Amino acid sequence: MSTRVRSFSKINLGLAIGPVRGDGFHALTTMYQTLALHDVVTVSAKRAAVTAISLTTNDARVPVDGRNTAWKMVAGCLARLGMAAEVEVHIEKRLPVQGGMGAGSANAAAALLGLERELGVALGEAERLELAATVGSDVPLFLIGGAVLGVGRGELVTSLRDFAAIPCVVAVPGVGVSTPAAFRDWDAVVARGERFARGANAHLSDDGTVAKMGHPELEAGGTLTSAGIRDRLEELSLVYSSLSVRTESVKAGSAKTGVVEPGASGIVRGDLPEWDLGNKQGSSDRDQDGMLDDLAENALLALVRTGIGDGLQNDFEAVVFPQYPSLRETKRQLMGSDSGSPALYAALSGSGSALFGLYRSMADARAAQQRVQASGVEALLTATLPRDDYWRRMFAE
Ligand SMILES: C[C@](O)(CO)[C@H](O)COP(=O)(O)OP(=O)(O)OC[C@H]1O[C@@H](n2ccc(N)nc2=O)[C@H](O)[C@@H]1O
Ligand SMILES: Nc1ncnc2c1ncn2[C@@H]1O[C@H](COP(=O)(O)OP(=O)(O)OP(=O)(O)O)[C@@H](O)[C@H]1O
Repeated sequence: MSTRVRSFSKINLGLAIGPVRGDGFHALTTMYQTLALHDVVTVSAKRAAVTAISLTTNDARVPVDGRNTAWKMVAGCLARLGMAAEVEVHIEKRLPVQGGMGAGSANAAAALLGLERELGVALGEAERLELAATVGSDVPLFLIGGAVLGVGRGELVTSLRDFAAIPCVVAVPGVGVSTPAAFRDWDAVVARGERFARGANAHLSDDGTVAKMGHPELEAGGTLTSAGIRDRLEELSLVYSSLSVRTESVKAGSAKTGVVEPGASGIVRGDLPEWDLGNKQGSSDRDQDGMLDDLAENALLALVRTGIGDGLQNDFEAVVFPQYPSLRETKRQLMGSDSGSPALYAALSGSGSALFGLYRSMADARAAQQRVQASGVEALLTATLPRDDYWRRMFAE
């Protein structure tokens, strides 16, 4: 017997980096959103006198020892339960490694859920989140799913009001970006005074320069203090939370769409979740192109429209794009501003190198996928994954 768990990925709809903390991590505020694209983690476990963990994978870049996030999670869970077991974990990699899609973090969460099911035990909710945070800053979000606010170093997570699924294209450039290196690069540009950790009213212009809009301290030529930056992060977390509430109140005024409660399906019409765009090809038998009207009312689209001015951007672009200029070009292709199928929003995910675009319809998403592929960059067609679907589809047959 074994348990197969879909290990879904995430994107960061917005991400603002703050100062380095005493523990070496950076304060940050981010809005996570889970995606249907996934790895598959298979766990088999039985109680034993002595713990023995073994791990296999189809991807040579993934460590198969105690450095693996899934291994760390299994060992940590058994230690907390005071239980010994023989555990075998297999990770079928479909997601990019070092892609900024939280793949390794999601593998850890999936391994925990598979292990609990195999052994017929469960940690308490708080203990799970606490264990997840010891494995990585991005792991706790995968114990919530859907739209998630992340603060602290990203590990303090709160479920936001969920959004109906929306077509998404993920571009997978052939480079890996090291997350610690990207944070260090950010520190260097901040130290040189070229950038500051921005908040709700500041904007990165297309060339990555920070506009000093609505920031008296900077407009006067001053620099932000650490406390000032922290205030901006707090302000941004309020903005993310209020954006999801604001878009819901817009929807509540529409007879066509329903209000989506946290933990509820987030699905306006029954046919949206049947897109199964979690496979590598992103193929689907269904013709989804008639969904334009429903999608036009989608709360996530409303958030993207209203949110960009309010800080829905990723600070990492300012350090990653200058190092990998081709990524800026890929973002332009995802955006497709001059095409008939423009993105509503496109950005780097996490520290990259994956980029994503969100689209009004599957037809627009397919056109964007073709634009990116025509330039020789792999592009996957997928959809955002609301919380209810996240949990409903997690355990594979
Ligand atoms: C870039 C993001 O993916 C955005 O969602 C995350 O912030 C990264 O999360 P993650 O991969 O789970 O990161 P962790 O495994 O916790 O940390 C890896 C390394 O990234 C840096 N790190 C990570 C998170 C954070 N808030 N500040 C940091 O400085 C640290 O050098 C740390 O040693
Ligand atoms: N289960 C795992 N899957 C993939 N990589 C792992 C795993 N465990 C440890 N690693 C190591 O972690 C590194 C980064 O992995 P991952 O693919 O999660 O990066 P990422 O997508 O950039 O994550 P994030 O979005 O959290 O920054 C890899 O280079 C690999 O050496």
